[in-house]
Amino acid sequence: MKKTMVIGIAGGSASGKTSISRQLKEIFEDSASVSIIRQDDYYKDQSDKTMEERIKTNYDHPFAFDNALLAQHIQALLHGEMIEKPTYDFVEHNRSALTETIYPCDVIVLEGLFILEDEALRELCDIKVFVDTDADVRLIRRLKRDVKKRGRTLDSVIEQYSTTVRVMHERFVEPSKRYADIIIPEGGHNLVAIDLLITKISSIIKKNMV
Ligand SMILES: Nc1ncnc2c1ncn2[C@@H]1O[C@H](COP(=O)(O)OP(=O)(O)O)[C@@H](O)[C@H]1O
Ligand SMILES: Nc1ccn([C@@H]2O[C@H](COP(=O)(O)O)[C@@H](O)[C@H]2O)c(=O)n1
Repeated sequence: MKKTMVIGIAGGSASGKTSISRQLKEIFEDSASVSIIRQDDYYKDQSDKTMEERIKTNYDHPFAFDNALLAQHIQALLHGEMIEKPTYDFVEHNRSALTETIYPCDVIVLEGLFILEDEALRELCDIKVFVDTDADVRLIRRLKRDVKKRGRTLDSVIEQYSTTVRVMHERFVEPSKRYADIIIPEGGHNLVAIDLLITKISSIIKKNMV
């Protein structure tokens, strides 16, 4: 019987998880149906909080996420059911009103800070990947991205990085590296590691298709 493969991609903020997930989706689009599920879309709803309160939330602690709903959604897809995936608005610090329908597929790329840290999510992954990018590179990338795409100021990114992002990374994200089957050093620059990952996924897809 055809089985859906789950590729878990963890790593620090701005390590390159989303960029690598997109590359994989493009590469496998011709041979398999691929869906990307981002843990960021499963940040808890904060409609009951004021903007001032939302700004103070620690978004780098596992409690900020509804991981139970995420695991339930992955299970549903594995059982051949479609899901209504939440979507997230970084500017509003809240879930958007819109959901996105995700249909059962051949490959699920499950990416986010805590995919390997959370035991239930980790156990759903057939291949566990950790994108390992140095902290200084991640901070520079995050500064550029969050100002351009997430409605942040330079000062707010630096303040958030020094108060929560760095500490939580060391406490929760970095230790989860030990669960990885494949570590991609240098993030998306490491073409050899990405090629190895692609070869491995291709061989599993081939076996699945016969
Ligand atoms: N290999 C790379 N070289 C240069 N910039 C990159 C690379 N990978 C990602 N980026 C950029 O860094 C930022 C963060 O990458 P992203 O994939 O969103 O990381 P994550 O999903 O881990 O937070 C994005 O603006 C992205 O374009
Ligand atoms: N309202 C929010 C929610 C999350 N963040 C930050 O996003 C980071 C996780 O996303 P990546 O794509 O960078 O992995 C995380 O480090 C949170 O600090 C935010 O700033 N605001």
